[in-house]
Amino acid sequence: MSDASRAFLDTAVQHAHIGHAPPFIALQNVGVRFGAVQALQAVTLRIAPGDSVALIGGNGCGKSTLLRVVHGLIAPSAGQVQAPPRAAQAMLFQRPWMLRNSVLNNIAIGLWLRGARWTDAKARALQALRRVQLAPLAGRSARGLSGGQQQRLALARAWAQQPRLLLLDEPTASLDPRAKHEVEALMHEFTHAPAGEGEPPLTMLFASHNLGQVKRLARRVVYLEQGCVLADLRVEDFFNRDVLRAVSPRADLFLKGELL
Ligand SMILES: Nc1ncnc2c1ncn2[C@@H]1O[C@H](COP(=O)(O)OP(=O)(O)OP(=O)(O)O)[C@@H](O)[C@H]1O
Repeated sequence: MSDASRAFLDTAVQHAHIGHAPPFIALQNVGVRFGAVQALQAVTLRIAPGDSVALIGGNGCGKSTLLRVVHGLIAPSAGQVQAPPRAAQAMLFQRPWMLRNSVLNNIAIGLWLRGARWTDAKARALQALRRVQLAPLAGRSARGLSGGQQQRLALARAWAQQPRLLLLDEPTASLDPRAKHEVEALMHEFTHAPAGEGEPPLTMLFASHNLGQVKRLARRVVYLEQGCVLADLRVEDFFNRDVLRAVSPRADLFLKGELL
C-alpha cells in the first residue's frame, strides 16, 4: 500500500472515530441559496469539541456563509444544523465592530448586558485586556485604536464571554504582518492552551486565505469550491501533496494556484 493510500485510510479512520463521538457541530446536507446563487450545496460536516478547523477555498466559495449558518445569522434553505446556542459562541470578522465607547467598556457592556454586575463586568473586562496586552489602553476610545489593536480587543471581548465556540472570518486579512502575528498568537493561545479544570474545551472554526496560518492554527482543513466540500482532512494530510492529489485533485490544483 502506498504512503498516500495509508494516510488516506488513517484519515478515514479518524473521521469514522469523530463520527462516533457526539458532534459539537453537525451540518447535514446543508444548502444555502441567495436568489440564483447556490452559496452552499449539500454540506455535511461534523466537528468534535476542542477541534480547530480551517475553511479554505477561493473567493465566493462559501466560507463566510458556512460560518454565518453555524452562528445562526443565516437560515439554511435545506438540511439541518446542530450547533451550540448563540450565547456560547463568539464570532469575529475581518473588520471588528467597535462600540463608540472606551476600550474597557467595549468588553464590560457586553458582560453587563448578559447579566453581570457592573463592577464584576469591569473587573473581568480588565482581566481580558491584560490577556491581550491592551490594559494600558483601557480608557482610550476603542474606535481610535489601530486595526490590529481592535482585533485584539475583539478577541478579548470574545474571551471574556467564555465562549465554547469561536468563529473567525478572515480575522487577520486586513492587518500588517506584525499585527497579524500578534492576533494569530492569541488565537493559538486561546485554542491550544489546555482548558481549565471543569471548563469545556474551546472549539475554533476559521476562514482564511493564509495557508501558513492554516498550517499553524488548524488541526483539520475543509476545502470548499462553489459551495461544496471537496476535501476534509487532518492538516498534515491536507499539506501532503500525495494524499491531497489522491483525495481531491481540485484542492491540489487550488494549493498549486493552478485552479482556473
Ligand atoms: N447576502 C448575500 N446575498 C446574495 N449573495 C450572497 C450573499 N452572501 C453571499 N453571497 C454569495 O454567495 C457566495 C458565497 O459567498 P461567501 O461570502 O460565503 O464566500 P467566501 O468564500 O467567504 O468568499 P471570500 O473569500 O471572498 O470572502 C458568493 O457567490 C457570494 O456572492
